[in-house]
Amino acid sequence: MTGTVRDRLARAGSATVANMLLRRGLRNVLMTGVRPLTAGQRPLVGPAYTLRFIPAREDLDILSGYASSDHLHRRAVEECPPGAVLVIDALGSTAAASMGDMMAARLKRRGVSGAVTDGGYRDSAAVARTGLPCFHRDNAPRATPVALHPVALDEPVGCGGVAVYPGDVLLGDADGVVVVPRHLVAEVAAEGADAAAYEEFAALQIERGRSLFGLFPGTSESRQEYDTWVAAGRPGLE
Ligand SMILES: O=C([O-])CC(=O)C(=O)O
Ligand SMILES: [Mg+2]
Repeated sequence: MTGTVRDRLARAGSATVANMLLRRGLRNVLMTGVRPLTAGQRPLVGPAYTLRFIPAREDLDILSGYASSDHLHRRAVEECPPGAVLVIDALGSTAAASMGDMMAARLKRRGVSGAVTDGGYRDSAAVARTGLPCFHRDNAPRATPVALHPVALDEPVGCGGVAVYPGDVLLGDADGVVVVPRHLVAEVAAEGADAAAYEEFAALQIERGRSLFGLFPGTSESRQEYDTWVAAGRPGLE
């Protein structure tokens, strides 16, 4: 994924990107109940690398298992590619942690873009201090093996009620997390950035007292006005 595509998606924002997908008939693309760990954290963009949990079982899920180098929860952190987003299918459960601050620090150090779970994090204040953009449902301080058992890496998962295939691109911001099918990423990013730029023009017009009708959604006339405004150097915009 190019830097331009990343920038365009971040500029468009998750809600606008979801609209671009809606135009193509895709309705279920925004995760439900998954929000930024910290208000004001920077947007998260990157291709998905997935980890899937199932419910834990007492005879299999013991803390000492974590010392093993083939433990899938640890391998997810060591094998998620730099630039990717670790997407964790935690069955929507905050009964135990999807990740803690040591794991977050390691992801950050490895150049991973961020983490998304439909469960929650433990050590959440310290996870936030790592600076890794993270999204979850709520704090989940209990040790992972209490409720969650890792079963798969880099396979299709569900997260926040949305299908995530490895390589789909995630965009997370203040509104939440949207999943963009990989084959649509470039065109949706371009269209989304254009929609965001038009909205900057429309916002200025609204501030000046103009009605939404004939402005938002745009018409061929208002698009012409927008083009003129762009050609004039976008006056009124800081
Ligand atoms: O040990 C774990 O699995 C989670 C944890 O507390 C950390 O990463 O700090
Ligand atoms: Mg910890």
